[in-house]
Amino acid sequence: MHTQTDVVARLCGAVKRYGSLTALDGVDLVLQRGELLAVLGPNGAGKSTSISLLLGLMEPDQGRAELFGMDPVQIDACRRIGVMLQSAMLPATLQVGELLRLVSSYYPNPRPLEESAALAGVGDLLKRPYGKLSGGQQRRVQFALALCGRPELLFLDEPTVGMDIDARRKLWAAMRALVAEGCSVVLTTHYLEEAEALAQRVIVMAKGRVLSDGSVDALRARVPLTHIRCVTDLHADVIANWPQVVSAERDGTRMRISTSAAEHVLRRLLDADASLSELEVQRASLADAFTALTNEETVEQEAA
Ligand SMILES: Nc1ncnc2c1ncn2[C@@H]1O[C@H](COP(=O)(O)OP(=O)(O)OP(=O)(O)O)[C@@H](O)[C@H]1O
Repeated sequence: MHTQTDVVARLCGAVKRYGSLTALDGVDLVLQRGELLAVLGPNGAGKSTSISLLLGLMEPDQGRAELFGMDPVQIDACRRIGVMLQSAMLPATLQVGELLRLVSSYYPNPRPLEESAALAGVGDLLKRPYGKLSGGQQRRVQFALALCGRPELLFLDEPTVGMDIDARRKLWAAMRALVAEGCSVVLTTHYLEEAEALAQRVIVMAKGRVLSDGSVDALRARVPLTHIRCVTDLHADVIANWPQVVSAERDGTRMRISTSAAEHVLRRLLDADASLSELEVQRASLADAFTALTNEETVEQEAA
């Protein structure tokens, strides 16, 4: 069981309204030390609003937000966090090295500049004015600024948007290195593979509520399906009527089967068609679970 001191950030029953719109409708969230938490959800789910409350950028209408057991606006809390939001207003004429020195000076125990630059992959950009960098390079600089103060807690709001595959992989490696040092991370992302690759825990939000909170495996297990693809002469309608087959559809030359009993269906397939080929078996992805969960919510709301 985690003790109170292991909790680095917390939302308790947080409600936030914008006029008649309820952006957060009683959100509870707890982040433990050294944990990477991915916050997922469709557009407008309330992810950025949750982060804004934790950063003290606004106050909840009801409930409370805490950082290290303190009000998030307290300077002692601010000095222990690093932040990378979706948009950053940074002075375009300052060089990257100057920006890093400036932001590092706000923190009591910053990293050496070269170390921050190396972690974020901006070592070759230090003399370049920020405003002259590409979008992906600017995102990397923003990441360097978020981590340069050796924060205990990092907020990364869709950090890899606009990054190429190589830059994204490097940022993943840097996040893993920071977590290995004991840093906690709150990561919002629309890239489910990013959450799958990095997160110990995943929160799924929709319409201002938390729908699910647990490990990636626990979320995936909410959809106990396996997908089978193969080339076969069997008819989709026939397979669709087998027990425990959820769906069977032809996709060009291939058959796509979803089932809750993969071994059973596989045996039957191989028995029924000796010439079956190009077999692929894949368990439900995080994307399947995410879609199922957010669809359930829509169906429940429509029924209400
Ligand atoms: N300043 C604001 N004024 C009015 N409504 C707002 C404001 N900020 C957010 N909202 C609304 O609150 C809801 C939650 O928005 P929020 O930005 O937290 O969602 P999100 O999950 O971060 O979405 P996205 O994935 O698109 O970034 C949305 O319906 C949004 O339109």
